[in-house]
Amino acid sequence: MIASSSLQSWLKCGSDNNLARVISLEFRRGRSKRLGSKMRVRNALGSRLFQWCSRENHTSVRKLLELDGTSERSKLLNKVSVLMGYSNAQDLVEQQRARRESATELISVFKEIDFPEISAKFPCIKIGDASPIELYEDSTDMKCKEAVLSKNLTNFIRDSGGNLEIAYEFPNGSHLLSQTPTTADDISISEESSLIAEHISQEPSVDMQARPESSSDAVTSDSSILDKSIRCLPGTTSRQYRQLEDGGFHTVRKLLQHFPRTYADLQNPQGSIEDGQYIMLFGTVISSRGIKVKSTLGFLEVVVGCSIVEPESSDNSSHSGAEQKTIHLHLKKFFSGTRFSSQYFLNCMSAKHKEGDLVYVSGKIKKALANGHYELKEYTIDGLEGEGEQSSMLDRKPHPIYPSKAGLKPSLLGLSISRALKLLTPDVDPMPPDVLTEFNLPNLFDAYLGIHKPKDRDEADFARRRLIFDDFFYLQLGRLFQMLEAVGTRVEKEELLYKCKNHELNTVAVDDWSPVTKKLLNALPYSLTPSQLNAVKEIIWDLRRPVPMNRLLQGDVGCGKTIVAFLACMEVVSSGFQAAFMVPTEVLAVQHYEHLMSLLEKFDGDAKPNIALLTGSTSTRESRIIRNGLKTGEIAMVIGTHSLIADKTDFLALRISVIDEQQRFGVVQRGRFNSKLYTSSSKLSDESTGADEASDSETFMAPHVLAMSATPIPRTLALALYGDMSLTQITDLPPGRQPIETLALEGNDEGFKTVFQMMRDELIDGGKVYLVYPIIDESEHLPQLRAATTEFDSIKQKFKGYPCGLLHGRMRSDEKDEALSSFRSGETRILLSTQVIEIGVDVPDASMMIVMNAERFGIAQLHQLRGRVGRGERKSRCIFLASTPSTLPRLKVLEKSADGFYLANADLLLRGPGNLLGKKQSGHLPEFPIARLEIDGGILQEAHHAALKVLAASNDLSLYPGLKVELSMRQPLCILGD
Ligand SMILES: Nc1ncnc2c1ncn2[C@@H]1O[C@H](COP(=O)(O)OP(=O)(O)OP(=O)(O)O)[C@@H](O)[C@H]1O
Repeated sequence: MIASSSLQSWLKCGSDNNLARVISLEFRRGRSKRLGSKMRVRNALGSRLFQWCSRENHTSVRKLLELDGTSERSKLLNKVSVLMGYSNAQDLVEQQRARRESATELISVFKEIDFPEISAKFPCIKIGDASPIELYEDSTDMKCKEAVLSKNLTNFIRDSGGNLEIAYEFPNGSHLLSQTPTTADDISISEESSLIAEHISQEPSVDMQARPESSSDAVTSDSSILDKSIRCLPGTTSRQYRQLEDGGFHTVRKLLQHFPRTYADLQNPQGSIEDGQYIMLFGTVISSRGIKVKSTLGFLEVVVGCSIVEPESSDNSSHSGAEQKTIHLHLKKFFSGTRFSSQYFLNCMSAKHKEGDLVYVSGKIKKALANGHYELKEYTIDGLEGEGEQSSMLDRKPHPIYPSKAGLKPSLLGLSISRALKLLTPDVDPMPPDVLTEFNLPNLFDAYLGIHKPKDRDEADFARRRLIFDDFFYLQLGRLFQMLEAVGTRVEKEELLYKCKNHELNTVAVDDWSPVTKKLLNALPYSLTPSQLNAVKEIIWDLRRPVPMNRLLQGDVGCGKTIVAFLACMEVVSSGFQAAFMVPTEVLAVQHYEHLMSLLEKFDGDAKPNIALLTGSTSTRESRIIRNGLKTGEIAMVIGTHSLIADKTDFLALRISVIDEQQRFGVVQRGRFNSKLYTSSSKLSDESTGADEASDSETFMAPHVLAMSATPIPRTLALALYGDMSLTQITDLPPGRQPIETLALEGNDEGFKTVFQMMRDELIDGGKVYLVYPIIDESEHLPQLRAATTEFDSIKQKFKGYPCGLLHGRMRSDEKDEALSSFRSGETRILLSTQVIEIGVDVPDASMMIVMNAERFGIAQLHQLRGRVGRGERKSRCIFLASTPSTLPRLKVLEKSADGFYLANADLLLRGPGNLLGKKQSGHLPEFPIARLEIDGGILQEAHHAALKVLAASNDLSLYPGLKVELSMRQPLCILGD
């Protein structure tokens, strides 16, 4: 086994091209069965291989080479072809032919070239990073130059091993580097194989780590190589192409974006190994066996020998220096079940690790009885097979460990990536150099080499930073580019970009607000907090621009977003247009409607805008009247649920749509407001206040959109999700709010006793209590969960004298309204509810909340629930009851912080963006090959700035054609599509 794997690596590392030529030649001559050719192939292959296996003492390979006769000969050719990575000799011949054809094509192209001109323009040829070779040093006349060029060209193509690089030197001194993956292996196929054998002994090995200089002189950017089919990879068999394509690796880019999972350090750490230590060691497989213990139990044991350097022991002070020794790691994996303990299965498992394989092992070790032997039951073992393995071993570079994908072995992926890297040139990067300088990033060519073949860990980190930057940059660029495309004139585009960059500068002072808006402001029983005020100023500035606003208003629970949105609606209404306020539930719609109506009570009859409520439960007759009012312009503002975006709901002049709890709506739903266009002439009245500068034109306009979110999404996540939206955050809470006292307790008998006592004290003290349950009815499948309806009677019994209400999603909407308004008015003092109250419910004097089976909810969700109390001036409490002690630590995070953004970040780190946002939202999260939103937020901000900068320099990217191509070649951007 060692013999064949070592032979394989020997074949790969050095003699690919010439061996392939010999085999190809011999295979095609096979039918003639000429003794001479058989002798020659034996000579060519034999002398080198014999030399090698004598040195290594591999008798099995020697036997292989001693085969004789025709059948053995074809066996030999097949075997060596397979060892070289081809399917068989036939496959090798086909691939050689394909290469020859493309090389011949290249030669014929060069034959058509005007030699006098080309010899003047391209005086030298450059291979790899070797110094350029002057082509015509001694030749003066043209015929002579032509002969020299074609001879040199043929030789260079053949010798370049698929990695030909030609430097064209222009008379002005600039260079153009070009690289071709073509080889001309068989250009001289008719030459005698003895000649070829000679080549074998002289062939220079391909240096995997050889890197052409990053050339700032490159005059073109050739990023197109990234989108070439992987069929241009040199030295890959058709079987390998098929495997890679089946695994989804169709292009060079796809392959290069398969990043290492980690890097193996091929220098085992110095120091003694302790029992229980987590180790990461590089070693060689000594044995691998599958052992059946009984009919339903078996195990796999792989023994790996690792050479480590132990420091000199203290009692041995006479010796200086450290001691090299080999330790044995016994990796054990157990299998239970008849199928997995069959000897066949165990043999298959053990065959995956062959004696002599170089591997990288990580895991926690346990000392075994024998000295120097350790056991690992949970471990990771990665093979270190692949091109460049030997060089990285020699120079101790970090060795990339690739995750397998679609059943493809990491070794094949690593090998193909190495081949793909050879095709790259320094001009592959379309990123403008000033962006690279400003954000301290390596060029893309260096980044790909750095991530796949790093010289050290720092280089890998630097490369990773650039690749993460790209993930975010193209996402931001795509979204901003689309946003600009939707805007008409250049002036508008520039204004929009200016806004994106300087949003804090764009506000309208209170004095300049419309009279109706100011009236509502004066009608409030409180003053706005600084960030509420700033948010309104910002939004009103937006409302006066010709470009439709697309803004996300974010704020922690209970920070007072609703009033900000109401003021924005009033500004629009007072300029003679209509406003729509859409919420996800009827309960919330009714609540908002009643709230606004109570605020407008102070308005005189004439100045009071006409407001309507439209939900699914509005009677048919009433909704017909409301729809008619919206169509004729009689109604200035409507608050409602999904009915607002129904086709049959038409507006005369809808100028703003507010979407509360926007994450609860699908994108298509949110976007449907955009189809409700308006023109300036459709204004309800002429009473213009100077707002809305765009209203002079007759063109149709989409309404402004103000989306609100009470789930504090970390800014980075918001930027990734809503890259094209302006963001306003309300960062302070209304004054007088007392911090909510939060407790996380185990929901055992003791815990319940304590909690019910606290609840009784609160009720005696005049408070109101929410009891939140994870489910409505008891479930057989989830017996540990408490249910709202099931416990209703027992709570009533326990707290006699304190009326109880029930609220859950299966109730009719009038029943829900009634339950909530009874609680609000104080008719009921205890409300048993499910999570329906999570969003928007506002009962300012509710003072206590108890959440059952709290571990069933996410942290952000619990924070939302907790926000239902503490909305007034009364001191409030929130208690989270955990079903088991093990779930308590997670809930304790909420005891420590009441900051929604902090908690959302904690949730993001704990559960990742997908879980934080829920299924519906996370479906819109773009996929990033390397970036992780939860930790790479800083780079996202930089990428956002870079995208703005690029678009400011060239709105349509005409100055950056490379970026435009790259943008279109990346995954189609899913702009929050449903
Ligand atoms: N500046 C303020 N001063 C005092 N009270 C305020 C202020 N702003 C809003 N409020 C009150 O705070 C309570 C919560 O406001 P609102 O319902 O708008 O919060 P919200 O941000 O929508 O919260 P949620 O996300 O929980 O729905 C309301 O009773 C509101 O009247």
